[in-house]
Parts: sequence; structure tokens; C-alpha cells
Amino acid sequence: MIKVGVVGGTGYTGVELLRLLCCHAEAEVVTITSRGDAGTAVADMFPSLRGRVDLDFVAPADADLERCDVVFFATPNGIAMQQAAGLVAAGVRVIDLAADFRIRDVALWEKWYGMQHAAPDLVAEAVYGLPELNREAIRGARLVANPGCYPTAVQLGFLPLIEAGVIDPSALIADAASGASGAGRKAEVRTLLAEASDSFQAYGASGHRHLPEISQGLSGMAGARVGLTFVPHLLPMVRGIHATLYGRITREADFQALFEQRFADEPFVDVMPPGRHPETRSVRASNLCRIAIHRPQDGDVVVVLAVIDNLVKGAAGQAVQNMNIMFGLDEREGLDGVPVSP
Ligand SMILES: NC(=O)C1=CN([C@@H]2O[C@H](COP(=O)(O)OP(=O)(O)OC[C@H]3O[C@@H](n4cnc5c(N)ncnc54)[C@H](OP(=O)(O)O)[C@@H]3O)[C@@H](O)[C@H]2O)C=CC1
Ligand SMILES: CC(=O)N[C@@H](CCC(=O)OP(=O)(O)O)C(=O)O
Repeated sequence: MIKVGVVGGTGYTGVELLRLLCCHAEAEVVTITSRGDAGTAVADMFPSLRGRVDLDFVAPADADLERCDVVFFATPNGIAMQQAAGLVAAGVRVIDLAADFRIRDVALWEKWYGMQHAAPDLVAEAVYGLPELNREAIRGARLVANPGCYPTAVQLGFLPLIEAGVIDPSALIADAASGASGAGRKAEVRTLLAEASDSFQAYGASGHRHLPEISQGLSGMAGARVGLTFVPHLLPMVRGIHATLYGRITREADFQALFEQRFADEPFVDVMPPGRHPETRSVRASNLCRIAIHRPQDGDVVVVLAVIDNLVKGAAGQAVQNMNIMFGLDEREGLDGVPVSP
């Protein structure tokens, strides 16, 4: 069994990791941390895990992470970078759900994240954990930077079009909306029920920290710097991301066939038949990204609709998928649950 440690077990992605890993045939969570709730039984805090997880939270300082085979950091930005070097040196593989190792340009990361990087030398070694793009590199990685939630949906939606060179990479538009769990479990006024429900609002329109991450990924696919307008929105729901992506066509192609062929062997990308509109609830609690392709009025714009569950394919599920690849397991292990609908 793969021995797993989770740092940051009381948050939304931490508990989602536990939900997925408790059904995993080859992995066992052996330690899980919380600063404020050390000593509390996991199943007392999360009754959904009663009978499934028989562990107490331990303080991060008391967690013996070095006895693990892999450690997931489900912590805010800036935590994993303080511990990753020691763990990697001890032979422990690390998967960071936060953004510490996602951006290769350390100065750019420091600008967007407003802090000094504690492990700049490790950034070059980290592998960006989007399996549909980087599967081979993930296999041998000691340190995986799990992608952000919006970046997962936006990159998967643009991937076939950019790789095939059929849209103008200098004029990409991504309109995306997320449920409130994307903001994490910590108390915040904007995600209170009375603030977020029955309303719909964009945020970060002038610049969101996922912009450099998405631009970096799309530029890698294009082989040149892309121009991207990215506008996130907060949706009055709990889970899910819906991304609407626009690309100006520069070369004719059968776009539906392009997507079907590119993702034919991908276990977690579902290309819907022509004319469909994917719903976020059709992927709820699953590791799927569901995609539909449109060409309104046969014009010169291709519109891609991509939905994921931000906590699963956008975070914990993708992290488990990466673990499966790193340890040579079936990529679908622990992740083949059917989405919850309605
Ligand atoms: N929510 C989402 O949809 C997504 C989140 N992410 C990223 O995943 C990470 C976790 O997100 P999420 O679960 O939503 O966040 P939460 O705010 O829900 O949880 C954060 C967790 O980190 C722990 N923590 C906080 N500060 C520290 C610290 N200094 N040292 C150790 N542990 C700490 C908290 O536990 P305690 O306070 O008890 O120690 C808590 O368990 C973030 O970096 C986020 O950006 C990525 C993709 C999607
Ligand atoms: C609704 C909401 O607030 N969403 C978060 C999503 C960010 C997130 O989850 O962080 P990662 O960078 O680790 O993906 C936000 O926009 O800040």
C-alpha cells in the first residue's frame, strides 16, 4: 500500500482527498494535519467519513511526513514551498494542490502571489500536473504542481484547438464561473450564503492570479506567447466550474473530430455529441471534464464549453490521478465514481 500524508486536512480539498483515498485500493492515508483541530477525530469533524477514516488530526509539527511515500499539500499558497525540499530529499514524493510550483518564472510568481519564494531552485524540477498534457513527465516526477481549478478547465478546453493551430493564439477569451467552494472553507464575507446566493458577479476582471498560470500552459502548447483575456465569476452554487471559451478561427477544420481524436484515450475527458451544453452537475463529485464544441452561425468563432468539479478534476481528483501515474497504477483507481445528479 502507498502510505499517504495529507497536510491541511480540514479544508475542502483536504476532505475531498480523504473521500477519494478511502476508496482507493492501493493507497492508505496514514497521517493528516490540522493546526487548530489536532486531536479531533476526522470522522467527528466530517461525519461523511464515519466508518471510513479512523484517524485523528495531528499538528503539522507532529506529523511524521517522512514515513510517507507521498504527501499532498492541501494548504494555502506558500506552505508547501517551505517543506517540499526536505521531503523530496528524504525520498517522499510531493503533490502540491496550491500554486507554489505552478509558475516557472519565479519573479512572475512572486509578483502575482505577493510573497518571496522559499524554494526557487525546486521550481524548475516540479512537473505541472495536467495529465492530458504532461503524462510522461508526471510518471517520473518527485514533485508535482497540481493545476488550479480554472486553469484545468480552460487549458483542457483550448488544448486541441491550440495544438492543431486552428485558432488565433493572440486573441483567446475565457469566461469562467466557479461555485463558492473554490474559495476554500475559511470564513470570508463574499462566500456567506446571504452574500453569494441569488446573485452573480464577476471578479478579478483586471487580473486574476490564474491568468499567468493559464497563459504559461497555453503558450507552451502554442509554442509562442498567447494573448488571453480571462474573467472569473462567482456562481451561487457549491461545486463546479463552467468555462466558456472563444477562439477566432484561422484555419478550417472539423472541430468536433479534432476534440474527439485528441481526447479519445483520456479516461477523464468526455467530448459530448454536437449541439450539447454540458452542465456542472453532470460532473459533480467526479473527476471528469465534459466538453462541447459550437460554431455559432457558422461564423469565424469557435466556442468551447468545459465543465469540471473544482474540488475533483480541479483539485483533489486530479491530485489522485497524478499520484496514480507517479506510482504506476491504473490512472482511474479510486476515481471511477459516477457523478452525483441531480
Ligand atoms: N477549493 C478549490 O476548489 C481549490 C483549491 N485549490 C488550492 O488548494 C489549496 C487548499 O484549498 P482549500 O482546501 O479550498 O482551502 P481551505 O481553506 O478549505 O483549507 C486549507 C487547509 O490548510 C490548512 N492550513 C492553513 N494554513 C496552514 C499552515 N500555515 N500550515 C499548515 N496547514 C495550514 C487548514 O487547516 P488548519 O487551519 O486546521 O491547519 C486547512 O485544512 C489552496 O492552495 C487552494 O488554492 C486548488 C484548486 C481548487
Ligand atoms: C470562487 C473562488 O474564489 N475561487 C478561487 C479559486 C482559486 C483556487 O481555488 O485556487 P487555486 O489557485 O489553487 O486553484 C479564486 O478565484 O481565488
